[in-house]
Amino acid sequence: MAKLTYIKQASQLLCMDGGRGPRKGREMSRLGVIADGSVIIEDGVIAFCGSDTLAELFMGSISKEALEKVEVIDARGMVAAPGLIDSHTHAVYAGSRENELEMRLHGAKYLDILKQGGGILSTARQTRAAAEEALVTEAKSRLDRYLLHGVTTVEVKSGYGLTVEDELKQLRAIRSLDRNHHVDVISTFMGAHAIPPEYAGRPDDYVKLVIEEMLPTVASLGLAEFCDVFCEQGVFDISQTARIQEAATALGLKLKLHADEIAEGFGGAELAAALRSVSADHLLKVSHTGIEALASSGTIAVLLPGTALFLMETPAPARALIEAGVPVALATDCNPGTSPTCSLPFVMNAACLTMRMTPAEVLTACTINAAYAVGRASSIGSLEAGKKGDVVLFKADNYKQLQYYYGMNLVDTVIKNGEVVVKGGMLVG
Ligand SMILES: N=CN[C@@H](CCC(=O)O)C(=O)O
Ligand SMILES: [Zn+2]
Repeated sequence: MAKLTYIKQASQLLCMDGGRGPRKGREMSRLGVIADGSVIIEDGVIAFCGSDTLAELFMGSISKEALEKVEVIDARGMVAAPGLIDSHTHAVYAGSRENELEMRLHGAKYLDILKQGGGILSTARQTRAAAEEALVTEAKSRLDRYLLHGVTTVEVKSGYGLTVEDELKQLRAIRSLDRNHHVDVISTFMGAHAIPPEYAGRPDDYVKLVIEEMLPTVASLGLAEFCDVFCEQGVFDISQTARIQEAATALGLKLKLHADEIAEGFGGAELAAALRSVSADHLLKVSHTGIEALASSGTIAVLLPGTALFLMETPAPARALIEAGVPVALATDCNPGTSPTCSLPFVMNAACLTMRMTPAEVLTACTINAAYAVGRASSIGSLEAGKKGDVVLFKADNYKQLQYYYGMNLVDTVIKNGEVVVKGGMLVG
């Protein structure tokens, strides 16, 4: 007998309808709002999404036996949206770096801290020293926080191991989280996150290790779906990045790129576009030609306004990107150095207040466009029959309130694959 979950009469149901590729320009404002909307989930998969009048008819067509198994969720006074998707994180790591916040408040620069062996290298030391189980345990509590903030799918990168064994350890931890937590976890290999100290002064040797040992091992074990590189002045240059990404493509991995975060005119966006990367991320310093290249390649700009805020930098030019026709997604960048948060709703607030994205654009950026950014648009990111039964209910009269009440968590209920996992703002079970 099928298990039915009937989410009934949300004050606004945001369907987001998928199809046709990531949303650009004005399409980013199309939410498919239905007043008094309902969703019916059958065995974890959406069977119906639409007005409650039609939902009642749908229920009328179901046999009496099946109806005894229905769980009804009263969504009156709530906004229902697809489970949120965090499309860029480094959520598996050990330790914390609050000391660096203090250093930066006194004027130290992020890349200078890295050059002196801090930053990513400090987290790499702590992650190398941690047992795989400890990494999983710490990250599990981060995934719990994600659920409490309405997030049902998270992309996670490696890149704090920086040896073959330690990168594999991080990737195995990511896989274990996907298998053992309600949140779906998508894995990205990012061995090229920093040059480890044992390769100081000979970055090309490290690039060789990434290309000749790390990538083939990761691909043969099926431990990652994407490959990402920190393409930045003093980290991996354009030619090193291109070599790594070409090798990853040849092994069947899809691409993401940390592009144009810190140095002006570095050309990361242009490279991401040329390599047909699924996404180019950060883009604080993207140039006009970079924006044009992204628009013509269809590469998704994954913007991280929480990171810009935490680094006290001017955020990415979201308006220029949207106006040029680049599809935009938003993500937390959850990591111990530049964005220690699991609150995607806070990042959504920051996108409005610091980059002037509208509430509708922000919702598109964390649902259907984020689904495209993680290669999952056929199964998540919108409320449509056949997609996963991942739904979040916010305590709000309308979707604009989600960005109006900033810094507050309005998530009331989270349904993952048709199962209630957060109720009244608390984890279930
Ligand atoms: N910029 C590079 N990587 C991360 C930061 C990682 C860290 O500082 O630990 C980012 O996306 O912000
Ligand atoms: Zn990142």
